[in-house]
Amino acid sequence: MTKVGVLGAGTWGIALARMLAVNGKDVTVWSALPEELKNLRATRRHPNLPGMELPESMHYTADLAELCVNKDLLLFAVPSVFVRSTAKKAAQYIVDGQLIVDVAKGMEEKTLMSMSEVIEDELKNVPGHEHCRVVALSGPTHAEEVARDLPTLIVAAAKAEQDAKEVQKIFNNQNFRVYTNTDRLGTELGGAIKNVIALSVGIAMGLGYGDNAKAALITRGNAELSRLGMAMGCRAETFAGLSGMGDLIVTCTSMHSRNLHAGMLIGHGMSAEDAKAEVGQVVEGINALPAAKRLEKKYKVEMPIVDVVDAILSGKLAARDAVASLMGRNLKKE
Ligand SMILES: NC(=O)c1ccc[n+]([C@@H]2O[C@H](COP(=O)([O-])OP(=O)(O)OC[C@H]3O[C@@H](n4cnc5c(N)ncnc54)[C@H](O)[C@@H]3O)[C@@H](O)[C@H]2O)c1
Ligand SMILES: O=P(O)(O)OC[C@H](O)CO
Repeated sequence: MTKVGVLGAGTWGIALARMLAVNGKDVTVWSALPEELKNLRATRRHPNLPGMELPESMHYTADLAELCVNKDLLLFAVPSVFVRSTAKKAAQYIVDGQLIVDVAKGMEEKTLMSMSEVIEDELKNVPGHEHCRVVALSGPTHAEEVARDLPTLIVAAAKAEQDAKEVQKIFNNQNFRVYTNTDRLGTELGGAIKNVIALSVGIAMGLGYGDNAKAALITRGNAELSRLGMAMGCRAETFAGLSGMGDLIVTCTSMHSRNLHAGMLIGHGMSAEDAKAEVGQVVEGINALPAAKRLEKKYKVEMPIVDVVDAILSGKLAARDAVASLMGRNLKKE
């Protein structure tokens, strides 16, 4: 039986843990928050995934050594800001060549690394780690729907195709179809930047704009993402795929989206901090914004939507003046 260790007990970690357990995997979940584990063990429910029951077969531990030992696959499902600290603590227990999957979406502000690169960076500090196998699993995938076994498509992206194929085989089931891609950076960039674009759509909705504005921001947001990704050496097709346009569509239109919700609150006049607190779950677009701005500068690409979101969140531009700022730009070819 395939043994899986899940790091992180938020909605995504738990939705995937349940799915894997229901599909015959031996699943153990670790959380940095002991109360969270106590609650999951006692209720077999997640407070933000009502209606979903966790199978009795699932195990829980607060001990990272126990989580990592003897596992075929380790799944990093903590928010992006905790990926490095969690990888740093876990690295000593991870065996060279152990298959690792990251589902956190973000780019690290300081290093501009993707989350898979952050995990590799921590592993290479441990003597004997020569064969890192880190796969990014990303796409239009709300936990609330995966928790109900609703049809979902996702991409397993790895530098080595064989690693992506291994992950594809472990996760794929009749409700969860997994594709592979060897453009790992492009796949991860899509997952990170789409969250910033979702904030812009939320802000537009909060201001009372309509579907035309939504479609415009999604489409031009994808143009910004593709421009940046191409400058970084990623493949154009990745941004037309599940982790590019696919994830943009879901996050900019779904009632489940945390980033869209946060954007709407900001559009109504709330500060980013208050919006984060009100959403009550991780809002990765706010975390990704500083890295997006630094990448834009480093690769010298134009990202006007990212600029406007940054200006609004940092208080330099009133949300109601954002449209004029975008619509008044120099006229250009599509
Ligand atoms: N929720 C989704 O539908 C979904 C889908 C795809 C990808 N993701 C990505 O998965 C990641 C996790 O998102 P989520 O929605 O599960 O978040 P969440 O807000 O539901 O979960 C937060 C979790 O972080 C963990 N945590 C808290 N403090 C920590 C610490 N100090 N160290 C380590 N872990 C700590 C806890 O287990 C907590 O439950 C994000 O990067 C998100 O973009 C989420
Ligand atoms: O839509 P959000 O902001 O909840 O993000 C969750 C996932 O990244 C959607 O694929």
